[in-house]
Amino acid sequence: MSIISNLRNEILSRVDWTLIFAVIVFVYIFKTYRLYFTTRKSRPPGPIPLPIIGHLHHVIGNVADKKSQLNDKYGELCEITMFGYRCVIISKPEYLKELFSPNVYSPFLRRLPVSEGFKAVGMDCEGLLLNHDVDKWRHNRKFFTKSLSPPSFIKLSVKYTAEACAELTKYWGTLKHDRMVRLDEWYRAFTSDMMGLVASGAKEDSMRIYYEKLHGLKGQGKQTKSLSRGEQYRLLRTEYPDALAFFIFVPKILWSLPIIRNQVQRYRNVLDNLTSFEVDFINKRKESLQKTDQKDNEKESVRDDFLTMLLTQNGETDSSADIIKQNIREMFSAGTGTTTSALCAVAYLLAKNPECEERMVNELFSVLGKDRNIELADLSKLTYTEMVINETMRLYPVVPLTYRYSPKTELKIAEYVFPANTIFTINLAHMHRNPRYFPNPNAFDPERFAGNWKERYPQYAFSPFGQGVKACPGRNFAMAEMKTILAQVYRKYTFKLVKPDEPLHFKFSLVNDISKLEAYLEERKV
Ligand code: HEM
Repeated sequence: MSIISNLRNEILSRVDWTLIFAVIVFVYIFKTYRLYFTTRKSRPPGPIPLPIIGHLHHVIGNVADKKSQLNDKYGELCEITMFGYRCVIISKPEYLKELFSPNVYSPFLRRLPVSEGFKAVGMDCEGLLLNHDVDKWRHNRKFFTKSLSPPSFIKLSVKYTAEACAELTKYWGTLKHDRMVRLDEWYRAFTSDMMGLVASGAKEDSMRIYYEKLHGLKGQGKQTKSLSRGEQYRLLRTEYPDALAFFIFVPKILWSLPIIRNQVQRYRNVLDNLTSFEVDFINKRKESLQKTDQKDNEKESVRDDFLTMLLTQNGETDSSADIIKQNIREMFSAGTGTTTSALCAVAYLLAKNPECEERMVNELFSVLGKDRNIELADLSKLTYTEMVINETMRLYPVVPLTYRYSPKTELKIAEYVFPANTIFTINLAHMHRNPRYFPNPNAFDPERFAGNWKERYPQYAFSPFGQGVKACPGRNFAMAEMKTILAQVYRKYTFKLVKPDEPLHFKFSLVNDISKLEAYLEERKV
């Protein structure tokens, strides 16, 4: 034993630690710059990476704003390196043909390289957003699109959305004295309840709970044990985005550190409990559907929502609960924050542009009258309302960046050839404010979307829902939902911003979340 320790001490005393440190630094710097200086004859413009941190300092903070600054400085095609990957940032529509291909066999069906975080949340081979298994993605995408597209589904979502609006305006109607509202919080609770109804019939009661919290009413301080199943599910749903962001952004190497280990366990519990809720209600719905197959007279008892659509289309009632679970989960996560932020941005811009609000409200009254609930057939008549939504999403796209990635295929754009494994960031926000396509780009002007606007702008220049085969499958549904909410809310209320001179507050994680939007609620005088 003592011989070994003597030998170890002998070796340690002879080691030149300075030399070892220098070699490590050299290897690290060599690796950082190898990607930068080798592999291609010509490269697009971009900042030179710093040793060790590469281009991290160019994207820390609001990634979307930072990438737009890079496009401003280096042009509509520029390049940085991140975590050893070549990242190209594109904001020129003409460069997007292959990346936005409509072909289901396109090589660019993935968004980002697979990571340990994606695996932990089960998104590497399930669902749509980050699924790396392209066969499974194609399968899920077909079901997702088929479930969300039929007019019967849109008709039903308009109905459920209008129902949820009735609940929202009922609460607002009781706010007699303090009429200052946090629109972001109300809309978040609203979209969560509404998604619950449309997706799976689960009544989450987010609006009721938020209302009770505001007024210090019953239900406060309850422990999880005494919460109803619906409330427990709602709580899990609210924790899910944090769990998702945690596993995606915190590198696995840190997960076993003492403080972080507890977080890992907490978020794993959230995911596990969420799964057991989802699998449970999916299986219950399957049972109801099987009964319905046997007895025709029980047909009315099965809800016609997204879950039923997923389970029944093409007569296939045997899809596994796991596949369906991820689709339902993605419908919630992709469909609530996005719509909330878009609605907040509409409220902000209309409050700042009262003449546009007046025109939109006139249209709502002329198509729908004073009290009638909106229906499917009304949606196409609300042309100015749609122009307002489009112009809002041009100025404040909820998803400012989207991504495409291929592990195998190289791509030539302009004079540059990008090898496989390049991450392509498509900067939708930057394209939307390009004065070449949208003169006076920072002004709110819904007229830009009047008439046949698609013919006036280059293909892809306006892409709030992305484009091609991976474009948002919820876009028709989201547009219908937003029109419904505006129609039901704006005929009753108008909003005045508490701090009209402040810009919108954004928190960018996976989408551009709007927070702290305070407004005074005023009843509309007709
Ligand atoms: C204002 C509302 C919404 C906006 C602005 C929006 C925007 C987007 C964008 C930009 C993408 C990426 C598209 C691309 O890469 O080309 C996307 C993908 C997606 N969205 Fe939406 N979305 C909205 C609402 C919804 C809703 C309501 C749902 C579900 C019902 C939904 C489900 C999805 C899914 C599942 C994907 C991934 C598709 C795939 O990778 O194949 N979104 N969305």
